[in-house]
Amino acid sequence: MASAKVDLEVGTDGVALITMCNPPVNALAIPIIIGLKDRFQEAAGRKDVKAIVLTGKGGRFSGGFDISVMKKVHETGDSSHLPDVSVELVVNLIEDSKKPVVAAVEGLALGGGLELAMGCHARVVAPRAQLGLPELTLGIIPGFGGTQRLPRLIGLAKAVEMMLTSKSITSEEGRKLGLVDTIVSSEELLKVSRLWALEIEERRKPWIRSLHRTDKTGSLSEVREVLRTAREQVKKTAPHLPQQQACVDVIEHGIVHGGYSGVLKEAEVFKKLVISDTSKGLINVFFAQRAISKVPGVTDIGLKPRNVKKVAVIGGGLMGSGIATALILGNICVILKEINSEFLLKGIKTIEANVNGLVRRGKLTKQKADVALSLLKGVLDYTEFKDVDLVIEAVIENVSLKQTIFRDLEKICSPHCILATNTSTIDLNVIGQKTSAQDRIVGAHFFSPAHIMPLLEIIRTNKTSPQVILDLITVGKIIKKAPVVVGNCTGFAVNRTFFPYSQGANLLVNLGVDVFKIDQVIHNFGFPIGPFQLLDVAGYGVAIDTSKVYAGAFSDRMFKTPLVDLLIKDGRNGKSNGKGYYIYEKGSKPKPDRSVLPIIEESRRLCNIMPNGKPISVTDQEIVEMILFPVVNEACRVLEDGIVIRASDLDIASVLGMSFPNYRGGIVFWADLVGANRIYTSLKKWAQLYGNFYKPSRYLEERALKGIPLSAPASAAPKSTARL
Ligand SMILES: C[C@H](O)CC(=O)SCCNC(=O)CCNC(=O)[C@H](O)C(C)(C)COP(=O)(O)OP(=O)(O)OC[C@H]1O[C@@H](n2cnc3c(N)ncnc32)[C@H](O)[C@@H]1OP(=O)(O)O
Repeated sequence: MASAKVDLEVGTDGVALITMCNPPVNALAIPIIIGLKDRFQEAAGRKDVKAIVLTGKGGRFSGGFDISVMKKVHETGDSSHLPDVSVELVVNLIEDSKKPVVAAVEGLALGGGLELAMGCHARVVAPRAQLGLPELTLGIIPGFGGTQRLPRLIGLAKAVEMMLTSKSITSEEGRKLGLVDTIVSSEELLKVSRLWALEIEERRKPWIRSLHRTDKTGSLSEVREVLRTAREQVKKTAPHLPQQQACVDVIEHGIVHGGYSGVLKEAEVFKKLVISDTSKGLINVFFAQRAISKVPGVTDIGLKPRNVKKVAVIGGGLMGSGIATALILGNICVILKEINSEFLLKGIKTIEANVNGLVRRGKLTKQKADVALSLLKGVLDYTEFKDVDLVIEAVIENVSLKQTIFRDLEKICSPHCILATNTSTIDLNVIGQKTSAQDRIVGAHFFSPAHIMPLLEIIRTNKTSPQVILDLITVGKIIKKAPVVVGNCTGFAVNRTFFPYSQGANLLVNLGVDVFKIDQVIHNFGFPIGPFQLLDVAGYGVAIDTSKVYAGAFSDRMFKTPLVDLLIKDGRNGKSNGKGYYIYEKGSKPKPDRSVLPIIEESRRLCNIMPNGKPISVTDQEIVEMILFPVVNEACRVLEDGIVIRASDLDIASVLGMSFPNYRGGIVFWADLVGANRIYTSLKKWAQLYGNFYKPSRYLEERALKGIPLSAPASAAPKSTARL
């Protein structure tokens, strides 16, 4: 931030070049905004300036308003940190300037960056720049006039689509749509922009103030039709996101009452949205996602990632084939090993189906799919393993099998080869017990389906070398995963934190709450599906295996239920045989299967935990809390044990690994919004009523009683919890 500044340089041609400089993306931080106001005022007042060119240093115009200012507003509750840009700078000093202003855009112009450019009288752009208004992903709407100028420049329908989807367009698309006046090479960008500005000044090129344009928005009835469709779509696709409807309303206001009135309305709505919980949550996710790449002792000690060109995957089952798919899609050669040709063929077929599925859904071109599949080779022995850079073992969860594999790998692979396991539960020290290569052993825990789910949990032991962790982080990024580095324990960070999720749901069912109601309420909270449908989809076998592991490790806080056993006894395996809590038929949505109710009754009879044998009565909010507060409680233990580096790592892991709604900011962030004390008090009450499953952890208790946020770093905590 010390280097954040705005330069002004006047050439002999009479053009003032105003350059924003705030690496790496020229975010519009407060010093930049103040600097822009000063420089534009200076340029307006100087007699030797005839025209102005606005640009960004270092090949990037601007990544938009500085998001950390909004974070500061969230932390302090003081919205006076937000500067007036849309009127004072964009309208008064740029658009209404008596001297023409041209934006010279290279690299990217996003959010407030593009909005500054749209306030200029023309946009000269280098090839392949990224142009967009992604504000809605942050829970806000464009706030520097973007809701008003984009429709006037490119037409209403496309502008609405760009804003609601937050998708950016390229220079080339921008040129076709009218957002970009001309595309020139990077080398010529400033020269052409200067000439363009002078030509406007000489009236040889049009002097266009986009806020005053009316030629692209269509008739009022067309406008109403586009906005009606947009509203309907938003209601369906984003019912939880207030910024979506607000964006459409503000666009409409400007078209009905005029652009300037629209700018004022936009500023008013922006200020309200910026302090919404949705914006707080989404902005937390934005920074949390970037923080995961910073691993003390790994990414800050000058190590360079090694090149991982060839990877062996052992096991072609669901996980192994998904991992192999992700790797070949990232242009990495993969050797897939199976124990016999039947299994190998099945694995290869699954990978082909994964890749072809992406082509069918328009997510991958046929050409790229062919290239990816050409990088795959199936094998039945270890001959090809001699020169692989990384092995990922993805066989069944059997300790002695894994130990044997790792012992063999140590003998066969090069001494530099990284030895990773995709285990979701087994202690890595145990897996590596029969090798002396423990510094190369690391967990690479993918989430199913591995080629789609974005999270990669990287598990390190005390012995894993920083170089190995760095290399795996790098591979994760290459294959477009979000790598979160965590410590070694049962279930690691994500599965451990969420093991009480299905248990809480099961406890509620056995207390008499309707299973489908629970799923609906959790879905309404923002999860894509509820815990029982998730169980159907994941398969009951997984549930049985993992609950055995958790029962061993966390016996003090396990809720045991006969429900899954009873379902299996009834011939139900969940989605895999079309029959679980729901009925699964090809081509139609899963339907609640009410014939499951007698099985649930049987489970309630065997469990016998309903007070006085009667179902408890709970509100929707209590359902959410009785399922998610125990998850928060376990998250507290994960934090106390130092399994994650920082609380926000659990936020991002919960969003990307467990589909916790991103607009709620992640599990710990959400818990702090609810309040540690409220969670603690509720858990304490339920522990008295329903047992140890709800017993508050020490970390939660201490923080609740001392009023310290759960996400606060250890240094802010009492001594006994300061172990992060
Ligand atoms: C009033 C206005 O309408 C409101 C706004 O403008 S809100 C902002 C709208 N703009 C955005 O949403 C863009 C956000 N940024 C991005 O999408 C991406 O950072 C990018 C496409 C610009 C660059 O991506 P990439 O090259 O992969 O770099 P990335 O790691 O994401 O960012 C580099 C650094 O810049 C920071 N950064 C990026 N955009 C920023 C922004 N708008 N504000 C503050 N910091 C920003 C990141 O936090 C990161 O910081 P770090 O190195 O300390 O972790």
